[in-house]
Amino acid sequence: MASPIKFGTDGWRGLIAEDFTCDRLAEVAPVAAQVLSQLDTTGTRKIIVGYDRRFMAEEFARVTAESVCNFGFDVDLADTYAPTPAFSWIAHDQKALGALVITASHNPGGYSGLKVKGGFGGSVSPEVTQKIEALLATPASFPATEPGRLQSINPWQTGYCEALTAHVDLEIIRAAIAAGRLTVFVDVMHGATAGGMETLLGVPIHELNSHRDPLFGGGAPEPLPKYLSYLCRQIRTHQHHHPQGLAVGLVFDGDGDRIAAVDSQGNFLSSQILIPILIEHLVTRRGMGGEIIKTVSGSDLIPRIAELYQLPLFETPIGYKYIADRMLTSPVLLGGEESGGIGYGHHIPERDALLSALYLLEAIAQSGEDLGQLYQNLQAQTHFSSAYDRIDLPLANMTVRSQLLQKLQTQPLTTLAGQAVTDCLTIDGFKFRLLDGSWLMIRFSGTEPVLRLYCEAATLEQVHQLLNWAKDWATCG
Ligand SMILES: O=P(O)(O)OC[C@H]1O[C@H](O)[C@H](O)[C@@H](O)[C@@H]1O
Repeated sequence: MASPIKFGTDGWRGLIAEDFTCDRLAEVAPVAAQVLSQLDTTGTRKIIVGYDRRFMAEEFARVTAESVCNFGFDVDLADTYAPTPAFSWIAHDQKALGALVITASHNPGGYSGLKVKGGFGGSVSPEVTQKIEALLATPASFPATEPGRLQSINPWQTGYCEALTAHVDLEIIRAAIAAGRLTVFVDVMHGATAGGMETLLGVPIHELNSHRDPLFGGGAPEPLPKYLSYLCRQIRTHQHHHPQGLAVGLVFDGDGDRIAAVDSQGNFLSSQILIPILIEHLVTRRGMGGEIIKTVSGSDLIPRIAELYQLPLFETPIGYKYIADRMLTSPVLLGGEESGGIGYGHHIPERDALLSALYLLEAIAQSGEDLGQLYQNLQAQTHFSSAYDRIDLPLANMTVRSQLLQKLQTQPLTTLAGQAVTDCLTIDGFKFRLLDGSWLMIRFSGTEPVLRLYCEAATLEQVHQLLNWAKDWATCG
C-alpha cells in the first residue's frame, strides 16, 4: 500500500510506482502551486518546473507542469535536467512563485520526489509543507480557471551559470589548470551536474560517472567514501605520475546540492572539513564576513573557525530549510550541513554544490595549496583536530522506529561506551556530549527509513568505538 504523502527534511519522496506515481503527483503539484501563490504578494502566476536524471524524471516533470498549468499557472518547464539549485536560482531570478523540482536528491534509484522551492530561491519552510499536507488531506476545490501557458526553457541558459562564475576569479583557476598546477576530477555520480563544471570553467576536466544510470551503479548518488573508491584511485594514480601539480576531486550528489571532495593524496573530505576551508577562503582571500550557520550535526571545528575570524555562529536542526530561513533575515556568509549542503548569503538561500566547487578551486589556485594542506593549516591555527564518521542503520519498519524513540525518551542515556554523558541536546534527534569532548548523535532521517548515528571524537578509532556502541544499543533491543 502506498505511504501517505508526507514532506520530510526536503520535499516529498517515495518509491517510484508504489508511493510516487503520476496520479499522486498530479494531485500534489497543483496544491503546492496554490500554497505558493497564497504566499505571494506580486500577483505573478509563474512556476518553474525542473528535474534531475532519475528514472522517468522527464515524464514526472511533464505531469507536474501540465497539472499545474490546468489550474491557471504559467509554467516554465525545463527541457533538460539541471541541478536543483539552478531551479531555485531561476525561480528567484524570474520572480516566480517558486519551483517544483522532480528529484529524490541522494536517495537510491528506486526513489523519486518533489522538492518545493519558494520564489526567494530556497526550500520552503515546514509551515508551508504542512499546509500542503493539510490541503491534501481535506481536498478543497480550487476555483476553475483558464489553463495557464506552458513554455520550455533550457535551465543552463538562463543566466544561472554566469551568476555562479561571477562570484569567482575564473581566470586564475583556468591558468592553474592550463599550466598543469591543478588537475580537476569531478564525480557527478550519474546525476544532474553532468557537464556542469566543464560548462562553468570552459576548459576540459576529468568527469567520472557522467552517463545517465537511474540505478546509480547499484548504490545511491550520495557523496560518501563508500561510493568513491574509483575517484580516489584515479587521483592517487594521477598524483603519482604528476607529482609537481595538485589534483582535486569534486563530488556532487544526484541533484547537485551537496558536495564532498578528495584531496591530492586521495583522502576523502566531507563537508565537515570543506565548510571550515570555505570559511577561511571567503574571509582571508575574498575579504568577506557575516554569520556562519551550522546544523546540530556539524563539526566542532566550525565554531572554532568562526571564533578565529570573529564571525557570529547560529545553530539549527537538520534541513537546509532552517538555514534558508535564517539567511532571509540575517547577513549570512555561509550556511552548511554535515550532509554536504553548503550555501552562501550572497547567492541564494540554498545549497549550491557547483558554487562551492568553484570556490574550492579558487582557494587551491590562489593559495597554491592542496585541500588537505589547507585543512591541516586550520587544525594548527585552531589547535583542534578531530575525526568524524556517520553510520546509517536501515529501519525494518515504523514499529522499530517508535520503539527506539521511546527508549531514547524514557531511558535517558547517562553513560555511553563507559563514558559519562555531560550534556544532551535535543534540537534535532539526541546529541550526547561526553566528558572527553567527543559527541555522538542519534537521529531518525527525515528523508529515508534509516537511523543516523553521527560521531566526532579525537581519533577515528574512538569514533568507531562510539559508533559501534551506538549500533549495538540500537540493534540489541
Ligand atoms: O538526515 P535526513 O533527514 O535524511 O536529511 C538529510 C538531508 O536531506 C535533504 O537533502 C535535505 O535537504 C538536507 O537539508 C538534509 O541534510
